[in-house]
Amino acid sequence: MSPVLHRTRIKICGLTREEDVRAAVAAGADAIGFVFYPPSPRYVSFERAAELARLVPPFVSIVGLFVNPAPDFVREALAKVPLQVLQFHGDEQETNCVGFGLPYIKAARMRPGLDLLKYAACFPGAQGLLVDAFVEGYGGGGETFDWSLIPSKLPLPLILSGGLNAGNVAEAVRCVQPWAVDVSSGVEAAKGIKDAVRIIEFVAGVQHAHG
Ligand SMILES: O=C(O)c1ccccc1N[C@@H]1O[C@H](COP(=O)(O)O)[C@@H](O)[C@H]1O
Repeated sequence: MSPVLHRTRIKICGLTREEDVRAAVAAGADAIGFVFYPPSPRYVSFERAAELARLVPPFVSIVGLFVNPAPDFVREALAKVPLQVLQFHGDEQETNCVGFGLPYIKAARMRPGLDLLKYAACFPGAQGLLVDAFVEGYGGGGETFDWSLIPSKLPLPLILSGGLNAGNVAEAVRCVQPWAVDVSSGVEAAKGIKDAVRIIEFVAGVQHAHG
């Protein structure tokens, strides 16, 4: 296993409360995510996300997470929330992800037979490929997958997610060497309710991977 040569970026997703935004920022998150998928227990309205976004200082990116959204839904989000990156976590095609004037990352949900190299090639406009476990409800399931299924050379920066937590993230970073990690369930006390101590321990786990 070779040493990790870059600082692994950290995204904390599914924030719904002021104290959780403050905790993520204070712990050193590089990005925070708002879930705009109504069935999710972490769903926030655009108005709520806009309130929470006011707590985010410069140089911490605000990511909007969507699952198979109508274009007007994304446009409304952009009009109301100061998003910097779009995350598409459903069955979208490239044409559904472009044209909003913001960079986007595309989620791949790992399942048998999914060829990540072919999948990534379908999203030439993406800024990154987020690889998650395949779960019911599209995401946020807290389940890991077999990291050895990820090819060593992907054409896009890799964001690793799926069941990460303070106990496994250092190993994940050393094994997979992703550009970034993304976590939701693993830093929660309950669905949609983050835990400041778990956030701090998660960030420490990433730092620990760097030795
Ligand atoms: O967080 C959600 O509720 C969610 C809903 C629908 C799609 C994606 C969702 N979250 C993303 O899921 C992954 C993995 O989360 P976890 O750490 O395993 O709970 C992560 O990328 C979230 O951004």
